[in-house]
Amino acid sequence: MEVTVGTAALALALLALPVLYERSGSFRFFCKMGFYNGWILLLALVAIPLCALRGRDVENMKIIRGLMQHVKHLYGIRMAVRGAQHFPPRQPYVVVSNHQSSLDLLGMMEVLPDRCVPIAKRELLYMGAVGVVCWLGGIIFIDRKRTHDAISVMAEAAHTMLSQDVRVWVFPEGTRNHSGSMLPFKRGAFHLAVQAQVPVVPIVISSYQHFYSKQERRFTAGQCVIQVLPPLPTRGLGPADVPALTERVRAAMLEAFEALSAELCPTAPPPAPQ
Ligand SMILES: CCCCCCCCCCCCCCC(=O)SCCNC(=O)CCNC(=O)[C@H](O)C(C)(C)COP(=O)(O)OP(=O)(O)OC[C@H]1O[C@@H](n2cnc3c(N)ncnc32)[C@H](O)[C@@H]1OP(=O)(O)O
Ligand SMILES: CCCCCCCC/C=C\CCCCCCCC(=O)OC[C@@H](O)COP(=O)(O)O
Repeated sequence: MEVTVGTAALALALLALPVLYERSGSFRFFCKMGFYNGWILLLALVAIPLCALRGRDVENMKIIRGLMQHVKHLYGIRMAVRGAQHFPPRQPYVVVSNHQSSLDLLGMMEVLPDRCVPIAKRELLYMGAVGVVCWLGGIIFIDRKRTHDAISVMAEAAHTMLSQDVRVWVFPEGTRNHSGSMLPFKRGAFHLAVQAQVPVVPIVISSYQHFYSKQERRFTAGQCVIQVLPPLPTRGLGPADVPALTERVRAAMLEAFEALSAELCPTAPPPAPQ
């Protein structure tokens, strides 16, 4: 008898889920984000044996990129890349891009150049299969609570870039930012570029505000533009030039971000100044 009541209650709850999904925006949001994380975890399980054949190697980022590229279709996100001709063809460089949400992975995987690895917070290493894949892909981990260690890891990255022909992707805001604008930039990426004497390639991922908002628990289909801006050379620059370089890149990115916001979500109110 107890089993029958339990089964009936479970069946009723399962039947209610589609209704809840239809009626509650918040429930839909959590389902979609839960599926996003779960799906990535599953993809990571697929990626592990494929990447393990090579061991820890930046070439594994091609496998990760290939496995991730369909995810946008599951969410009806149309992505357009502009300015891809700005990627320097055959040399190391530092990519810097804005960081709004974990959805940035989709934009990143859309344009990730060959032999390019992100710099990530070390907490990602502890995300089970995702952490293992990040390690196998050669992702560079930093401990944001230990500035000195983070700086040494980045100095080492400058050598690796040159000796192993590697490109590095940095989110200079240093954390996710849902404000609809950009936080002040930290200078690590620019020190890295100057130390290695390689160009900085700024990439702007357009605002998600018109289809995704964590605060409002809203996640619909939508359009996203990934704009690659002209590279800035660093040859001849030294540490004293880093602050000006940082501000120059941020100003160019903010201008492009605001232009894209005006184009893609013209009715949205402008974000509060940072
Ligand atoms: C198949 C499915 C599998 C799916 C798997 C998917 C995998 C994809 C993974 C994608 C990963 C994306 C992860 C994104 C992140 O984790 S973002 C967070 C981590 N990234 C960053 O934080 C980068 C930006 N941060 C910096 O650049 C910081 O400057 C940092 C180096 C971290 C230090 O930060 P902090 O402790 O806050 O110190 P300050 O920024 O205040 O810097 C202190 C002074 O040091 C100077 N400085 C900084 N860097 C350097 C350097 N490299 N060399 C020399 N000096 C440096 C800095 O300028 C400050 O001095 P001044 O104030 O300017 O005098
Ligand atoms: C054994 C433990 C198992 C844990 C399982 C966790 C499962 C998580 C599964 C998938 C996560 C996919 C998302 C990958 C990470 C996306 C990159 C990202 O956005 O990192 C955030 C970082 O930039 C800044 O962090 P903060 O905004 O400062 O915070």
